[in-house]
Amino acid sequence: MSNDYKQSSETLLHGEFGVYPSKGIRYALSLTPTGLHIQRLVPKPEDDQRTVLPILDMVGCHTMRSRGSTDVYAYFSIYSYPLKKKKVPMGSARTRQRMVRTFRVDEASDYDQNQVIAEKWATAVKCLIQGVPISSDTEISLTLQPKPRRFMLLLNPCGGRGNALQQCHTHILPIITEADISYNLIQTERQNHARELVQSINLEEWDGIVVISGDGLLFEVVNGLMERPDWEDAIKMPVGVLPCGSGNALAGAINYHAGFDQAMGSELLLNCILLLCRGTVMPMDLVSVTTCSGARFFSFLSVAWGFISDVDIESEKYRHMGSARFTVGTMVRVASLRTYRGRLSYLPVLDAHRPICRSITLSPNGNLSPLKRSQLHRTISDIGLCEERNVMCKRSSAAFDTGELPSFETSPSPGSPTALNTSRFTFDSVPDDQMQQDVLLPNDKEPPPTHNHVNGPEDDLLPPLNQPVPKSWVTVEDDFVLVLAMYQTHLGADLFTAPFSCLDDGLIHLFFVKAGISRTALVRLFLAMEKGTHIELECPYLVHVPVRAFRLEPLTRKGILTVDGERVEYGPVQAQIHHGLSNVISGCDESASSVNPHKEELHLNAEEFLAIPDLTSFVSNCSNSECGPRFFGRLLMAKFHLMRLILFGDYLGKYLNVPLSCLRISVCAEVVFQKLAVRLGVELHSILNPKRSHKFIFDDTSPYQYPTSTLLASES
Ligand SMILES: Nc1ncnc2c1ncn2[C@@H]1O[C@H](COP(=O)(O)OP(=O)(O)OP(=O)(O)O)[C@@H](O)[C@H]1O
Repeated sequence: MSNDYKQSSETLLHGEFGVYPSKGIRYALSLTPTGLHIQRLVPKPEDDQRTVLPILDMVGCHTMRSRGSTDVYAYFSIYSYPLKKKKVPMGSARTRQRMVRTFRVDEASDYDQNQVIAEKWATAVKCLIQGVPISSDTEISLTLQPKPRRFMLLLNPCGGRGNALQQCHTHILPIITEADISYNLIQTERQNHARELVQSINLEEWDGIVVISGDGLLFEVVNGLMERPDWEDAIKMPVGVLPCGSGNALAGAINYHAGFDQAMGSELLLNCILLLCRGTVMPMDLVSVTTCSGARFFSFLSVAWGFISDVDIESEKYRHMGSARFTVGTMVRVASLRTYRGRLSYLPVLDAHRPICRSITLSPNGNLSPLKRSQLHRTISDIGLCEERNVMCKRSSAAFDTGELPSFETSPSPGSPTALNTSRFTFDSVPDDQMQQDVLLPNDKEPPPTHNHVNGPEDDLLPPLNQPVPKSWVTVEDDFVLVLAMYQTHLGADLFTAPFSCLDDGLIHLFFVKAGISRTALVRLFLAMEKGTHIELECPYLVHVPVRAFRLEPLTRKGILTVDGERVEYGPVQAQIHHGLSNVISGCDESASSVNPHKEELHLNAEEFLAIPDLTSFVSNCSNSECGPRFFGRLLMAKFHLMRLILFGDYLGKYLNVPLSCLRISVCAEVVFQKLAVRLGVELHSILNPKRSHKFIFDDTSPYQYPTSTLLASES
């Protein structure tokens, strides 16, 4: 039996109580780290039938006293919001419904003693909700109670369908009051109001700033905090989101991270309120984005160009439809599909020297000729292209078996890294022959004025926009349908675009779709994105590359660029990741995930795993049917990296003319360490020897650790 399991089943408190209103009923209660087990004793004892209230569904616990002065009993009420089946027009759905259970403490003959017991239970329940570690050895007293939290709530009355205030009164305020959260609720009056507000507040007065709106308002908050002279401290202020906007991407990502099923509308809102009540905070990456006029933004979600930014901005006129505005916008844009010419440069995650150096030291026969520096540079570019192409080319198992380099389609020559030689970019600097036809957008208007600020950490990976990108970067010049850089799992609450992303993985997931894709294929991609299976489609036009920095130079004269869904000035733009720069109220951390029931184990041969054509049905048919969405994301990620790894190993093997096994080690050491080991929990041997190994372990509760020394020893 695992330690985790023992801890989650450990009884922290046990007692017998009456109920309110009293109907002669008595219960035995046992509190464990994961839930309150309720067993009826009187009038009719239940044997094995216990009700369990999961801690994950609880928001708070209050103690009470009866109004009658003769009543010596004390009471405690637990507020929870479990998922229950509800009839809907087309069948049934599971929605969260409020449930209050009030228990009567009647052990002693005077109120004070009963009150002490009631407080003890309330304290323990609150500690568990908020992730304060307690065990059966903990002396539970009032001093242990988590300190009451105070949040600044910023509500945008115009976000989404414009019903944020109503949602606030019906759902948000009643629940956070039950969670003992005090708040100041401020309605924003105009654009940039939130941004200005957070620049002048006294941070010490608040435990968090929470937006009741969409991603746009949070974008203002993040940038307002970064504009403060004390930005280094200010940006550590936990921020949160209660989704009342149209897209609600960050809310979708937080919901997913917590292990909940994908949700929309008030179901998503209720999940996020629950997570806010738990209140645990985790680091979140920010991306610093510099536009052509030198304005710098801090982004937590995405940079988009082409199809996605067009739909986002052009669908503003359907705002009254809520999130359906994006579906309508997508259909309109698909009907008149545009392409954009541009130059995209990026710094792939496999960085300069380490993997290559390791491949030299790890040679089994010792006869590898040392690489010259120039080769190293060339190889780095190739690494990026190879990574990119592994998604583009149709995977062929024969190529894996024979070690043959799969044939790649060649993209138009990236040429040498690019430079524009004016300090301020204008499109006059782009040669005429690279200019596409003007794209006039129906709703074409200038983006709102931007606040220009220079605070924040240095962009050490980025040269100035008017200088060439470093040689180690990869450049693709092509016609694109869309370019999307994102760093969350979700692009909207129902768009599971980067299933393998984490809030603080230090990665920008760069996607692009090249011109030539048919309308049907594009629609298929977006439909599959709802479940995160678009990568499984292996569409040759869709490319995904994890990067740390990128530069996008549009060569089409007009278009729309968005940062976190907000329109910014059009022109060259570049960005780099800043790992864990901010803090987000996710309601879930490593300890919280230990009470998450998603823990699965699969035994698979690596080749069988790669051969699974449809991971979605595989997961739903697999014997561990409890597979949660996080598990599915991990499977996708594992498959993706395995494909990349094998292609890369084969490719590099050909290039350097060395045995593949030695290269696989070097690649694994780097890739697995950086990406898989931290996030997947995949047994490394499977990857080192795809043919011979037999075991994959996916374990949501314990991130996989594998020391480099063991890794190297295992292969030699
Ligand atoms: N009182 C207000 N009147 C008009 N606009 C406002 C007001 N308060 C905030 N805004 C602006 O509204 C814009 C949209 O808000 P927000 O992003 O929160 O909602 P949304 O666009 O519906 O959701 P999402 O970004 O998730 O799609 C933000 O850019 C914000 O600056």
